[in-house]
Amino acid sequence: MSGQRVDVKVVMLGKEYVGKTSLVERYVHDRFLVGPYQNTIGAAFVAKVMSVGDRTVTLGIWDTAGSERYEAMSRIYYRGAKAAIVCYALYQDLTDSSSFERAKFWVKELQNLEEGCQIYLCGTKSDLLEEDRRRRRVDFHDVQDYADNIKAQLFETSSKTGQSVDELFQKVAEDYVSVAAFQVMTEDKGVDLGQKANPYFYSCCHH
Ligand SMILES: Nc1nc2c(ncn2[C@@H]2O[C@H](COP(=O)(O)OP(=O)(O)OP(=O)(O)O)[C@@H](O)[C@H]2O)c(=O)[nH]1
Repeated sequence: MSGQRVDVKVVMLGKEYVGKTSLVERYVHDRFLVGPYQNTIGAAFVAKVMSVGDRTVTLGIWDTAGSERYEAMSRIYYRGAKAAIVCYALYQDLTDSSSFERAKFWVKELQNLEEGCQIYLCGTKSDLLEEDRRRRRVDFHDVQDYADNIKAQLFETSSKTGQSVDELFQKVAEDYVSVAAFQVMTEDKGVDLGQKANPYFYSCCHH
């Protein structure tokens, strides 16, 4: 990886124990580590090269520590990120309680401070719901409404089974390629970038 350019800075955010490191492990190494939980200290970085059509895209993923002790540090890591994967646990036990509230906290921060950062909401540990659907604490439709409001994409993943993990990171890379193509198009044709807010311009770069 040395000397290779990172195209997309991606930051993982969310309360401790929601499964950020496990998502990255599943995506980058296709494995799920069992054993005692080890909280991330500070942050960890990993790069992954992937394909979108005939393009190669390098994601540079910052896995931040969820503990509130490291909150100030997480702010350093999301600076300049083009994508944020904001995680909350679908299945809430005592340790996971309020992870959705914490996700909303990060969303607010990003909205206020990182305008150019696309947000991906990620409900984690979906395999645990398979075992007992009554344990779902965050209603899918409520989160979908919230995601629509903040113009975020919503994924429900399991790092244990791999469910939707590749799809999540693939979407991050695809969106990057679409936005980059849109920028080239507008620069070439002299389109007013102020029109970016127009939904037509937004959707036309997704096809
Ligand atoms: N069943 C199940 N357990 C999971 C899943 N993802 C993570 N876990 C477990 O949840 C615990 C926390 O996972 P981590 O990935 O370390 O969580 P984190 O968000 O990186 O935690 P911090 O580093 O403290 O911020 C670990 O014991 C994992 O094995 C999942 O998809 N399914």
